[in-house]
Amino acid sequence: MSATGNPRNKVALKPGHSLMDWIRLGNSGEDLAGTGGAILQVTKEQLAQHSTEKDAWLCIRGNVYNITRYMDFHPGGAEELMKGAGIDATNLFNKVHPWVNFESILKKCLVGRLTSAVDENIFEIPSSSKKDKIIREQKVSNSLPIVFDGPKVDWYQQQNFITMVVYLKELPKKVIISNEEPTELWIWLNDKCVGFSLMQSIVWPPLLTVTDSKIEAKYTKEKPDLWDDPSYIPDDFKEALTTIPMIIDRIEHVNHNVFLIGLSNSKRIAFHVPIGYHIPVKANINGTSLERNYTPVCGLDKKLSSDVNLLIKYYPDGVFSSWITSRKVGATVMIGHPVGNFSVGFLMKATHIILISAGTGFTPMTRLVDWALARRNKVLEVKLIFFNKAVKDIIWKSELQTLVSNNQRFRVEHVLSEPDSSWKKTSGWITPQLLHSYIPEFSDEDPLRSFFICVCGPISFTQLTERYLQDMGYPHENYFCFRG
Ligand code: HEM
Repeated sequence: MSATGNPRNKVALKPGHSLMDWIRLGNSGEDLAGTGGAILQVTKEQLAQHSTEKDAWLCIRGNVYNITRYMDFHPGGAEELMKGAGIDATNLFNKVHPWVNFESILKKCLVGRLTSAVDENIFEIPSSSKKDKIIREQKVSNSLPIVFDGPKVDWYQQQNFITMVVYLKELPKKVIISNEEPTELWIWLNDKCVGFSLMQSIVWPPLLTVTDSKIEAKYTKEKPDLWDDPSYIPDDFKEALTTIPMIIDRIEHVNHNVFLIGLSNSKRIAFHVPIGYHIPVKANINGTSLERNYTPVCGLDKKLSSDVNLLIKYYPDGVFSSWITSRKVGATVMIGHPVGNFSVGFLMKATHIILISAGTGFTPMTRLVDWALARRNKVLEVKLIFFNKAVKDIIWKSELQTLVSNNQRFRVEHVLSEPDSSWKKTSGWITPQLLHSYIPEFSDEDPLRSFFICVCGPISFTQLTERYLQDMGYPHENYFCFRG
């Protein structure tokens, strides 16, 4: 039903007013909030002054948005949206479509916070008319333990699902969720932890999404039902998980000496590996504890099925690589928490992303390519310069080719140091001349092009490349070298 009791009905949007067009407008640089970038404290009186179609603000869950430009993009039509203009429209919004991700859609329209931000709105229980949709939304942050002070936690449920949301200010370094006891849910966020007791069991694993503004974990309920509020487990600080057991569920050759090893969670533990982070894989080999870091990859043109996918090079005299590549499907390996100091935040302004890798230094680039190509309106070109010895050493050569064929914004330049006579493309080692042929000298005067460069390979390769980039004028803010 609409807010007025009419059957919910989407209106036909004018041409050029699709969600994609809205996202494009959001990325155009236009000041949609109309505040010149400032985040304001807004009183109820000020909010009420913006209640016309030509100048409309609206408040949802304490956030005030300028919805003037969104008016013609609203799938429910301007008339419906205007019902929330100038007021705290949380209840209205929750009655119609509490599942709509307003924070993301209206990100660029944020005017600020309502000064009397009445959190009771978050406790509001939407009308029961939508029994098969979301039935209630309840904020539980008031009862959060000190160990978890800071982030707000909300939850909402439908008959079949329950979703828990932790609101963030930046991308977290560590997110682990565990459900080893059927009705207990533990969330670790960086070094803090909180536990919840659930009314009944959930199906594992959750659908986990992590962005810089929130962690959202959607669980399917084992039995469809409406639950009482999950209650927070007081004071009971759960021992931090230092190692996570994983089962090898895939092991296959990618080329003559690189293996793809798929690991899946053996327990009810879900975690997130930030892009550019690696995970320590642990082993006890002949009584000696060893650990090696590997960067999880994503498939380039198709999704890989395991929870964590590693590309591991086998070295005949490498104790660890021989051990891991000779494991069998079904074997357990222990991994540690993701580690790293990279952040996709470094690349937010980049229109041109250049990835320079050598050998298995290719691994972090897989997720970077995936991330960058998804930023359709922002990233104009992604170029991988991939150094190897010979053709047989190139990891996923045909997959890379497929991605190039399917994506005009993606390019790959292969450079071989020991090619055979049939190789007609670039050969050699990294040199300033070679870099110049792929990347321009640094300039911050071109408003249309901003380059960011990521480098990963053996230490000598990375050091040399960094020196050449510095010689080309690239400041630290415009490149990142993965090390170790
Ligand atoms: C507070 C006043 C609002 C009212 C009364 C309202 C009303 C409606 C109605 C009646 C629909 C109908 C169509 C349907 O889903 O079948 C709709 C759809 C929609 N509205 Fe709103 N809306 C409001 C605010 C907003 C805001 C602030 C946003 C954006 C952040 C938004 C985003 C959407 C989206 C994305 C849909 C399509 C939903 C879907 O397909 O499930 N609405 N709205």
